[in-house]
Amino acid sequence: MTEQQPIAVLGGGSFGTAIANLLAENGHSVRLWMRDAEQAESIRTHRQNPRYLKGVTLLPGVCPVTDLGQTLAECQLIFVALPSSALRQALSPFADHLSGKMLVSTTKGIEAQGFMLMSQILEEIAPQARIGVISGPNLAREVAEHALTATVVASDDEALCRCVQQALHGRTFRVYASSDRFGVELGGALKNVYAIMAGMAAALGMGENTRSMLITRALAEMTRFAVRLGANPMTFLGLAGVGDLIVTCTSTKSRNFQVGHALGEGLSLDEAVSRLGEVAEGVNTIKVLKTKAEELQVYMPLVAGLHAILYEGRTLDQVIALLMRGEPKTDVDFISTDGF
Ligand SMILES: NC(=O)C1=CN([C@@H]2O[C@H](COP(=O)(O)OP(=O)(O)OC[C@H]3O[C@@H](n4cnc5c(N)ncnc54)[C@H](OP(=O)(O)O)[C@@H]3O)[C@@H](O)[C@H]2O)C=CC1
Ligand SMILES: O=C(CO)COP(=O)(O)O
Repeated sequence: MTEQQPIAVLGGGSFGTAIANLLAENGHSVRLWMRDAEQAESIRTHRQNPRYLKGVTLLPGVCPVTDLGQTLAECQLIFVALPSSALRQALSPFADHLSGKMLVSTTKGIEAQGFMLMSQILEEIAPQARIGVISGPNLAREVAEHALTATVVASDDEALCRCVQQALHGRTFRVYASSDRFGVELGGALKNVYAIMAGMAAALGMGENTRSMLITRALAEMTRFAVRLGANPMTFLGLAGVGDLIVTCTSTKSRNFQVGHALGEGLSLDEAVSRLGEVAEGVNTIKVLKTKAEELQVYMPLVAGLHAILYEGRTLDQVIALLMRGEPKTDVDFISTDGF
């Protein structure tokens, strides 16, 4: 990739916009692709994306565009910041444009059919592309407002990792590299589920002990699941594991936490999702995860509990009673033990 070549960011939501601005700050020319021509025109004129990142001024280097084919043709490095429900459908028609390109998913979701992570879908659509992911404790608004932040770029393509580090690494944003693409990507998707639970607990006025128990046992549970699928357990002690879990389970800026909070206030799932008006990936991930955990026979009581509340008509009180009644377990031997 040459210095002058533009970089593409696909998705004009909160994270795509935040990443585009970071790249522009580092002197890159950025094509921020979005599907909505009116939104693109408004951003071009007002240099703001009020629907998703109110109050953040976009740098002149960020150019909102709506022609996906042309954007993909122009750029070698392409960040994909689309919801998991949209990624395949948006990119499949452009498979021919992707050969040899560096495709970096920022999306934290899982496709139900085949339990596919987004980088695996990208690989399927574009077998000749170079694939990576970024994930970590990266709340879009904080990234955009220059809170000191770190992320992980993961790929077995070391040159891609270096390229992403050079493009994104800056005054307020550090980029670490990892070769555990699967673990890094899975961590980002799994933690959303536990953030919903943390939001519910907060709405119900549960204390800090409860939150800490939830986060710690969630880490055990997600690590157990990921290791069963081949991830490196150490990844879950890093930014893309416990790092992202902590921020998403403790911040009211997290959309997944907000959905959980709304549920805890008594809203239905539909009401909570529509009140949010943005993507909360955990709502779908919980279904996919429950099915996969059963298939693999990995014991995930927190996942089963949340699923029972959201989709099986159980009350929170019933689920809490069940979880707390479980027989005592070992604390730190979390990978091999099977308990809450
Ligand atoms: N926000 C965050 O803090 C972070 C988010 N992520 C991940 O990034 C991904 C994107 O999230 P985020 O930017 O926050 O989401 P938002 O809800 O803020 O925005 C979603 C964006 O995707 C667009 N979109 C939705 N459906 C389609 C489609 N079918 N075709 C094209 N564009 C579409 C929306 O366009 P429109 O406005 O036209 O509907 C909008 O621009 C998620 O997987 C999320 O987990 C990762 C790290 C941090
Ligand atoms: O992934 C995120 C922070 O790292 C954002 O989480 P939410 O999608 O819950 O806002």
